[in-house]
Amino acid sequence: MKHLLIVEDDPGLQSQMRWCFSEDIEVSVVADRTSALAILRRLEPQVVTLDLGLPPDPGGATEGFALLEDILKLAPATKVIVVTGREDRENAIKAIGMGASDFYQKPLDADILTFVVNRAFRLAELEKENSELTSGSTYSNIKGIVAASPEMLAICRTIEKVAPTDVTTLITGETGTGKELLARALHDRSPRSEKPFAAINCAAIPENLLESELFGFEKGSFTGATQAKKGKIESANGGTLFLDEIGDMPMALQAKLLRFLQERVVDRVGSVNPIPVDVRVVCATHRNVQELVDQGEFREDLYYRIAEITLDVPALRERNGDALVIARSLLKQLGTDMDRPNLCFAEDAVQAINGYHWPGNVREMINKIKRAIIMADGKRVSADDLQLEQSDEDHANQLNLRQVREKAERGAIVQALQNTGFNMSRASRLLGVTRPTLYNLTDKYRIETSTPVSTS
Ligand SMILES: Nc1ncnc2c1ncn2[C@@H]1O[C@H](COP(=O)(O)OP(=O)(O)OP(=O)(O)O)[C@@H](O)[C@H]1O
Repeated sequence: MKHLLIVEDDPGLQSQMRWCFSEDIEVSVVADRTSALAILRRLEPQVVTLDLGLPPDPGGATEGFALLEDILKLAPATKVIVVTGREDRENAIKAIGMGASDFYQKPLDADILTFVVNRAFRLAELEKENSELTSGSTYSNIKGIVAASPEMLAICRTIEKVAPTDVTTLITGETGTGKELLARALHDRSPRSEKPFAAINCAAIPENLLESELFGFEKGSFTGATQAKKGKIESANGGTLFLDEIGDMPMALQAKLLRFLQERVVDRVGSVNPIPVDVRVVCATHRNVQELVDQGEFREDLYYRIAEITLDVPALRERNGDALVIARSLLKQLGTDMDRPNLCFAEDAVQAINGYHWPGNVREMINKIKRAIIMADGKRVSADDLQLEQSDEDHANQLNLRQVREKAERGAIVQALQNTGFNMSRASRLLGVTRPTLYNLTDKYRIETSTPVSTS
């Protein structure tokens, strides 16, 4: 929610200013420094309009400057617009020098004021997004992988450790979770990075062609084989071979692949001369290979060969915090590619992204965001532009989110009460809420508000 704090001691101007803003901006109005700082702590407004001439120095600017300094110390990201008299350019310039983001000169002009305030909100929003995107916590150390969740950051750390080795790695996870991206990261961070990365999708090639695609063939080995051809394995020599959808590899070929993994030689179709090949093998699948083994559809010995290390990539909905940071990064990247830079998500879009089930994971997100970039009016992408159908499961997730929030809120209140010796005024100040709000919350969570009596 956008929150604007108006600091103005003239009651007439106070009410005129209050009515300038549309409903999507929550407005608080105060007339002095103490109340302004209380609101700043409690509601953390992104934008403040500050009349420099405040009591006890309404004719000068000392109190205004002091408050400007306090605000920027307490919440440096706040955009402060100083409001000065017509003849007061000097103070306006001084305020900008101190860190105010803009100034506005009286008399009041509703159009100009709303323009200046909206511009400040936009700036605050962009700065927030930028700092989220560039802060270390939202990026893994691996190029191209955006992650904030502990689950995904742990996977990235494993990738960094495993990459320089030659162990055969199996990456499992739902479609679109980034398995191929991780396989490439294993290659890029290995001593083989200058050599080829050859990928083949075992599910996309008909069974009778897969063998020659993988192992190559000799001239005349079948009708149409007018000249010899290297297979994918050979073409990856020195580098990395990525076998995508390994769970779909036909049984007959599994035996041949196993032989390659054991002997490190390939037998081209129609040839009797094995060719030595040096590749590092990375496999991926969206299927549960252990189950395939149990059902007799996948060779157990091959499973152990390909899964020297297994990485289970969680679905996007299971990664705490990833959906929004990836969405923002995609919006920035795709928006630039599609000639619509500087778009941002409206509040309802953020909620929709966090609450959605993402059955197609990041791949689905890319499509949804591309669509939204085309559909968005103005600078903001709304929930409607994204068109995310909320399923029952999504509603259940939102319920869980509420539970998590309530648990955290309850914990913070109990802690504040304990830290202040159950003093409601001090606890409410510490928590940045009013005393009545704290009473409401302690009622809601049935929290004891008096010191527990010692029974010892
Ligand atoms: N964490 C991430 N950060 C940024 N982009 C990502 C991330 N994860 C996936 N992507 C992007 O999402 C798309 C799908 O990823 P990828 O192809 O690696 O998934 P996959 O699990 O191999 O999917 P499939 O099983 O369907 O082959 C790619 O364009 C990839 O760049």
